[in-house]
Order: sequence, then C-alpha cells, then structure tokens
Amino acid sequence: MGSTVIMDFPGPLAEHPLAATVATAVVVYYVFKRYEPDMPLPLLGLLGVIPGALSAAFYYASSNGLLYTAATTYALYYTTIVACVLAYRVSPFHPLAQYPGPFLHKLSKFRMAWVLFARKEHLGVDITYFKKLHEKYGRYVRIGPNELSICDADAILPVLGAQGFPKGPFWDGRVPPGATRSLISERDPAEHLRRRKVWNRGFSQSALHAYEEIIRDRTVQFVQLLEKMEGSFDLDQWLSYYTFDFMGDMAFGGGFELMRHGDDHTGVIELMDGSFRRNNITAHVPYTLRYLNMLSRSAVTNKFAQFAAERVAIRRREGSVRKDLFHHLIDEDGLEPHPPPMNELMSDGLLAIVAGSDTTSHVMINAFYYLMQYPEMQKRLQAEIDAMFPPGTPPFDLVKQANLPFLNAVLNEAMRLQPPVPNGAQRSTQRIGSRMIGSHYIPDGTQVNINTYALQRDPTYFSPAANEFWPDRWLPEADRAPAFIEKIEKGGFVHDTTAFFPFSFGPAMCVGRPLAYMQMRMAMCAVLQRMTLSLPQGVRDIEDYRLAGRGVCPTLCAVREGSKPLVG
Ligand code: HEM
Repeated sequence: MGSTVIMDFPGPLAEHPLAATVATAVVVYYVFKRYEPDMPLPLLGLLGVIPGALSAAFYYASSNGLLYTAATTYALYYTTIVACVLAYRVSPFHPLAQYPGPFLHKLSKFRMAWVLFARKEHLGVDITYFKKLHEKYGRYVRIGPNELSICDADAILPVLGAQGFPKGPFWDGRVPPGATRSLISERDPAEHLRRRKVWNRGFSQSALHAYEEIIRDRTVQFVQLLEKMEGSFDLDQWLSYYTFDFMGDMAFGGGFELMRHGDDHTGVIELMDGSFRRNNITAHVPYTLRYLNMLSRSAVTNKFAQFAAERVAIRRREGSVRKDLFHHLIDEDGLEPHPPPMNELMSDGLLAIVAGSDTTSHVMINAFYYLMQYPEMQKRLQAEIDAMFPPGTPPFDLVKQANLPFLNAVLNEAMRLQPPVPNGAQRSTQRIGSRMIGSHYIPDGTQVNINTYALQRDPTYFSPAANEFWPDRWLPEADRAPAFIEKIEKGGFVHDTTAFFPFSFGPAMCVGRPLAYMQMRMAMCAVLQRMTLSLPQGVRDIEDYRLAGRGVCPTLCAVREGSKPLVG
C-alpha cells in the first residue's frame, strides 16, 4: 500500500533521480536563503524528511538497494545545497561581492569562528590576524559571507553613533534559548535604552563617589599581597583575582574572595574562560548555540546562573550594606515604576562581573608589562605619583589621581595598543535596511565590526611609531621626552583621538568607563607608590601574550626604599 502511494507520487521524477534530487535541493536552497530557518522542526523537514521521501521513492522505482539509494540521494541533496550556498557567496551577484577578503571567509562564518577559537599557542592564529587582513585588503574587508571588518575612523559615527546600526546577531549566539538578555546582548534599541537607564544611574557621579571605599579596600588588600610575594610570581593571575573580587563586591556585594584564598577556588575564572571559548563559535554561527545547548547545557551557564540566583536572593532578603552597583541595578532607592525582575537582575549582575573584571585587568597587566619593559618610564611615573602623593601619604584621592597626566597617558597608550575588545562590537543593518558609510554601500543584512586593534595602530591616526608604546604622544608638546621628540622630528606627528575608542562609542558604548578608569588609576598609584616591578632575568618580550587568552606574566616586585605600608 505504502509503496504504491510513493511510486504513484514521484512519477517521472523517479525516472530521473539525479535531476529530481538536484532540482529539489535547489528549491530548498532558495527556502534557506529567503527564510533562514533555524528551528529544529523546519530543519528536520527540509534536511531530513525531504531527502528521506526522495530516497524512498527512488528505492521503490529502481532495483538498487535501500542503503545505496539513500546514501547517494542524501549525499547529492546536501552537496547541491552546500554548492548553491557557497557558489552564491563567492559569486558577483552577492551584495558584498565588491568587498575584498579571504576566500574562506566569504564562504562561511565557520572560518571566522575558527580564527577566534584557535589560540595562538597551538594553532598559529593571533590578535594581529585582522590587522594583517586590513593591511592586505584595505579599510573594508569581507570577513564573513555577510560581514565586514572596517578600519576607518570615519565609520565610527555612522555605525556606532546615535543614528547608527543596532547590535548584531553576534549576541544571539551568546544568549541560550529562553535565557534573559543582559544589557549588552539586548539588540532591540528601545529595550536597550530602557535597561541602560538603570545602569546609567549606577555610574552617575554620586554613585561613583560611593564606590571609592570599595575600590580602596580591595586595592590595599592587593598591594599588601604583592608585598608578601617572594621571587617570581604571575602578576596577571593576581590582577585577575583583584578585579574579580572587586567586581564581585560591586555586582553582588561580595562572594569570590580569590585574593584571600590565593586561588580560583570558586572556579569562576575557569568557567568564564570556558564560556568564552564556546562563545567564539556560537557568537559567530548563532544557530549552533541551540544545538550545542541541546547536547549539553554548559556547566558554565548552570554554575553562573546558580551563583547569581543565590546572590540576588541574599540581597533581596538582607538589603545592601554599601551603595554598590547592585544597589542601583536592584533599584533599592525605588526610582523605577516596577522593581527589576529577578531574571534581569541575574543576567545584569553576571554581566557586570564579566564585563568589568577581565577588561580592566587586561589593561592593567599590559600597562604594568610595558612599564617593566621600559623601566625608565616606570621611574617617570613613580616620580609623578610621588610628587602628588609623597611617601606616607595615602594615594587614594580620586580627583588627584585623575590629574596625573603621565598616568593617564600610560593607561591610554596601553589601551590603544592592547584594547580588551580588539575586534570591535558587532553592529548590523539587519533591522534597518541598507545604509551608506561615506561612499561605501552597506547592504541590508550586513554585519559590521570596526576593528579597534587595527584602527588604533594605524599610522594614519597615530604617528610616529604606531605599534610602539610611547605614552608621550598623549602629552602636551612641552612635556614630551626628548627621545620621542626626536622620533617626531624624523617621522612627523599625528594624534587623531577620534580613532581611539577602546570603550566603543555611542548609546551602547561601555557604561563602566568611569569606573574602569577609577580602578585602574587607583591600582597603578597604590602599587607604584609602594613597589617597583620588574621582569625576571631572561624575560624580556612576551609580545601579545595576553591577547591569545589568559597569559602568564612572570614578575618580580620590590618594596621601594622610603615608602610606607598602605593603610585602608
Ligand atoms: C578598561 C576597561 C573596559 C573596557 C576597555 C571596556 C570596553 C567595552 C566595550 C568595547 C563594550 C562594547 C560596547 C558596544 O557594544 O559598543 C563594553 C560594554 C559594556 N561594558 Fe565595558 N569595558 C571596560 C570596563 C567595564 C567595567 C569596569 C564595567 C562595569 C560593570 C563595564 C560594563 C560594561 C557594560 C554593562 C557594557 C554594555 C553596555 C551596553 O550595551 O549598553 N565595562 N565595554
């Protein structure tokens, strides 16, 4: 009975199985191109049931075995779809055909996911990858079938500014199905604006003032720890503990105590690193998240969610002891018409930890590392700090810290060379239609990333020595060191700060910027007033070590002669 029905149905199709399979696959390819189905049922229908039905029909109409018929049909069916997809992507008919880029990147986003997933140590991919692409292909490079990387300061305003593009699908690949989006992953501009209001309150001048004590306490603890270090130790690791402890205080009123334990006893850093590696795939091929999650809901997500739920419950029950960031996120002052729901609080609390800890520790480890590489610059900074905070004077005054020009120059130069978000924050024309960036046409459905690392090292914007650590470029002419002036005389001076955007730009730029500067200045002042840091003998160049993942920065530290212990 079944066989009669199937044999009747295909008719002439069954006589030309190859043509029938190819024709059906081409139709299905159009369905994918037009509707981009990614839910399990439609996918099962298009990729499982249709070739299954074709195989059955061909089996009944021929004398071939079932296995042979099914294998050849499925293989031809998938090959045709994949061939159509790939041929279109590299064809002159693709809307991004005019943009140059590596062939493999045009074919599939998996290439990009691989590049970001692959770590320098074992796979030969490093942070300079996209910069090199720009050097080879120009300012606009196609890095995905529908994605561009841009190295052009004139694109910052039109892409990231108030009238710019909304956030891209990158964020869909970082939010598991059913989970609540945090502020950073909210792609709807209106909803983002609503959520951002609460965060803005948490970074107002008066809110920041209240955080001073929290930063100070953790910084004193950090310096006291360094004082006890004997021999070479990994400064990167201890900076991570310091920033995680601080953001734990800010986001959930405490909870980590990594510095006190002297190790990652909560597993939070390990969990975060694990989730970053997984995110590198899912953020670039967002539909993989649904399926990876089906296979295993990541332990990271579960543990993080559990931790956040516990902390939110404690805070709801006990209220705040200090006015930390969570005080504002949870709206303890009752300024919102409705209290923020539990799920938003959890995701935003976790976001604060993720966004605020590794980023600041990243800048600090690079700044300290450069100062160890160039001890004369460390001495210069210590002299500036000593002049403002003579030995024995507490170095905690935030206003005075903000008025140290060389300190600010060191931090900005470290962020220029080693931005913690090197490839930029993805935006998309998906929901707004095609746009122009200057004379560049950006079709509907295109993702764009302004590459921070490449742009901030571009000699068009920063000269001389765009790839070298020269804090002097941030100083007024009269304060620059003679060696830098000599460089300028040879090569001319360009310092275009429109191309300096480590915190991004526009309505979704980093909300934590003032807090980051506060913490980084506090740490640098307190550490360098009390200690001198140096690289152990034989360690000179750990170029970009920090950027291929969490690195190791062997460090020696010595208490400075004449300095006094810090007291909180
Ligand atoms: C040097 C340190 C930091 C750097 C370089 C940095 C950089 C960035 C960048 C590039 C973005 C993406 C913005 C965009 O999509 O356009 C971002 C977003 C964000 N950052 Fe930071 N960040 C730093 C520290 C912090 C700190 C201390 C916090 C405190 C919690 C924080 C909280 C956030 C939040 C909540 C967002 C999402 C903003 C939004 O979508 O509206 N960041 N950050």
